[in-house]
Amino acid sequence: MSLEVRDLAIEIGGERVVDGISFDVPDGARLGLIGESGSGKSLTALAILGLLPDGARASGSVRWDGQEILGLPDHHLARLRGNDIGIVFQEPATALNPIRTIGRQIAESLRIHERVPRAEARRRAVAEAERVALPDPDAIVARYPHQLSGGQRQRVAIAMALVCGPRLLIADEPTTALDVTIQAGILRLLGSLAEESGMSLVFITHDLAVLSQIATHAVVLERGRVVEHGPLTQLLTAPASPVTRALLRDATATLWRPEPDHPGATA
Ligand SMILES: Nc1ncnc2c1ncn2[C@@H]1O[C@H](COP(=O)(O)OP(=O)(O)OP(=O)(O)O)[C@@H](O)[C@H]1O
Repeated sequence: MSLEVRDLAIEIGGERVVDGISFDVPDGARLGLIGESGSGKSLTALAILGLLPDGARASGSVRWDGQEILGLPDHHLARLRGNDIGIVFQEPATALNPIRTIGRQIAESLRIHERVPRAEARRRAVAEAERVALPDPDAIVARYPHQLSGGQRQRVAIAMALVCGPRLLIADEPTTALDVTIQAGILRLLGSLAEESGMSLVFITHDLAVLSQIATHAVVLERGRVVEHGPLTQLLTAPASPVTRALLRDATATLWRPEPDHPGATA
């Protein structure tokens, strides 16, 4: 199932913060939306999902499997979210309910969308915890979010997003709050889950180094507009816009921080 975004514009308080964005996510594709803070990445994702904040108005077209979904009534979009399109946000702590067990939270979407009986939902929650490589899945489903590490909580959020088998996962900065080694593990996990299920991925980040580990194509945004669009290899080797060049400089600086005794170090 493909996602087609055409001329998406978003206005908040009379100001146009997203201005004519178009891109396609064909079945099985892995697309990055990248840009500096405030470039319109999150609002674009929220508009696709029908989750824009009050006072924001979207126009243009968002087609899912050929059907227009922009402006559909919320009960229709709510069915689509979770079922067809999964979502993972930056801060797992805010996605999780502190007073509900991990297992109940993973199973909740199943109980809502598929009306699965409680025992079956629990069994599938354990299986899902195992799929996202949480340690001791049988025991972890009985724990609460505060008993898990940040990386484990993000794995729970991914399990919640994937339990109904969506065809597209939108991940908005899912690794930004995590330290680098944990980040790499989550990126590997998302990559292998997408590969094994054939699910497509829209990955939002401000970090080209992160994106190069997960996406094959990217859309570069600046102040609500697309400034460059193409295969990631092209953006990394021959960036055409000043924005992409700046993102590449930042990424290179993160990847190669010279130690003082490194032969190439200047300090
Ligand atoms: N609820 C809101 N009310 C008013 N303006 C908003 C709101 N949400 C976002 N904006 C504005 O819309 C623009 C795009 O915001 P958006 O959150 O999509 O950017 P972003 O690229 O995702 O940034 P970040 O990486 O910081 O999340 C920004 O100028 C922001 O200030």
